[in-house]
Amino acid sequence: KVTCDSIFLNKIYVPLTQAFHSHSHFFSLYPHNFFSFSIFLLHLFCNHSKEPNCAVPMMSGVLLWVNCGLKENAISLMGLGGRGVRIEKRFRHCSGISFASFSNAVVEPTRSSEERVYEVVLKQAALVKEQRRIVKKRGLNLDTKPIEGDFTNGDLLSSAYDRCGDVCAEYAKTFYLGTQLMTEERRKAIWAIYVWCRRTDELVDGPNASHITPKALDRWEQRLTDVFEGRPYDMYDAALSDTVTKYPVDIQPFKDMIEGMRLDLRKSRYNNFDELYLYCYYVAGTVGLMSVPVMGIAPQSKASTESIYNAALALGIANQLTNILRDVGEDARRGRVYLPQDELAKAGLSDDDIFRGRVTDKWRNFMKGQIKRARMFFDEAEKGVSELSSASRWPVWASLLLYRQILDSIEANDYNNFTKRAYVGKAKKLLSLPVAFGIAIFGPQKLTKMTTR
Ligand SMILES: CC(C)=CCC/C(C)=C/CC/C(C)=C/CC/C(C)=C/[C@@H]1[C@@H](COP(=O)(O)OP(=O)(O)O)[C@]1(C)CC/C=C(\C)CC/C=C(\C)CCC=C(C)C
Repeated sequence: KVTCDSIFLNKIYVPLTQAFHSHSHFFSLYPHNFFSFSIFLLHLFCNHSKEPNCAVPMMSGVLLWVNCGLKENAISLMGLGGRGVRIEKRFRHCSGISFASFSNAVVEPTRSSEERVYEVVLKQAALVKEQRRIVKKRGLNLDTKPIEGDFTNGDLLSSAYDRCGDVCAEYAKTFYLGTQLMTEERRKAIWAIYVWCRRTDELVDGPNASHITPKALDRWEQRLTDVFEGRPYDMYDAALSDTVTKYPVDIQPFKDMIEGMRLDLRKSRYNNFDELYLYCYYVAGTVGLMSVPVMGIAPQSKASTESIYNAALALGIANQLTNILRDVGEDARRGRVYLPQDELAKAGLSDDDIFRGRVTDKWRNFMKGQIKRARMFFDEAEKGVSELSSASRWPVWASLLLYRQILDSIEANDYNNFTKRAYVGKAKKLLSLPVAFGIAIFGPQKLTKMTTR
């Protein structure tokens, strides 16, 4: 009995309750009562069991399993994050990629990047949920009319949006084409967001990047706050300022993108995938979170808003991981290695191998694992695209198909991403547009087979 109590107290009850308290913000979202009840049952069982040593872990396993089965996200209470469990299951098959084990996560209540990002996802989803509720109540159709806001300064705003469209057409031709199917209001809003993202990225990646300091990024963030509060500094800002009054776009993903740029200034190595995941969220997952409120969710969609946001986040992460895999050589020449250091070491590789840029079998195997993981994020993203409002699906499918093909191209280059740039040829790019259109209309099952995987 003493053994049982001490095992129970030290290994299960204390860590669980600690995790429980540090995740008190989940209480409103997850089955708190059922969970507490399970713990209570477990305690009773321990006190009366004849075989406490094996009964405790066994029972706790069963109860956790039941909890997860009842509501998979209940596991968040224990410091894992609902998606963490699913993702671990799917991702542990990737070669050279390790994840914290279930028991470690229970004992160690520190939060992973995925959990931290998931909180932002929940917040964004709640905003859109509220908007959908209002739309339903008021009987508005977002495809023809934005929820509120008014072009008070019609001509000026209209030319501000046109300028955003010009920037889009200049920098992202295929994407610009893809936005043509969207309703005018949504298209303009997406352009405004695109331009803000492009300008933010240019701060650290553009011609003046060497002059950018954390202070400059602080000023950019202050300017962002002004834009959200209706005090734009220029035409592009004015378009964004207008967009954020019309759609339930939250400032957090924008701020997080700036945080990603800060990270890029001070960090050139990532110890593990958890660190890389956070970076990918900052610079690209955020784009997904910014875009969904504008693109809109199909009125007939039965999927949960959270799952659609997860898919949007996954598309951003997938795109960024692909970007990183494509640009290994280019980044190395700038002294940057985004690939997780622990996974490199596990594959018997180091920064030096990357700087030398030799394609060896070790490198090929390592890359296979990285590509596999990026594809899994694409697969996760696919699940959400069909839930978007019908007119918004085309550009998203187009972007997904195009970016995913970069991974195929890395393979076709025999994993030489040091000196050969993987790209999707013009013909394939052009073909992707009608394929994406078909998938957007008829659904993925019928048409994804037509694209190379
Ligand atoms: C339809 C669509 C793709 C909408 C997104 C529009 C938008 C606001 C794009 C902004 C992109 C941007 C300029 C981001 C700045 C940071 C950055 C450079 C990120 C990298 C993009 C590619 O950059 P780049 O143009 O330099 O690449 P090339 O070198 O030219 O290849 C990123 C890799 C990330 C971009 C992330 C996305 C496009 C995420 C898209 C996700 C959604 C639109 C959510 C869709 C919803 C569901 C439910 C799946």
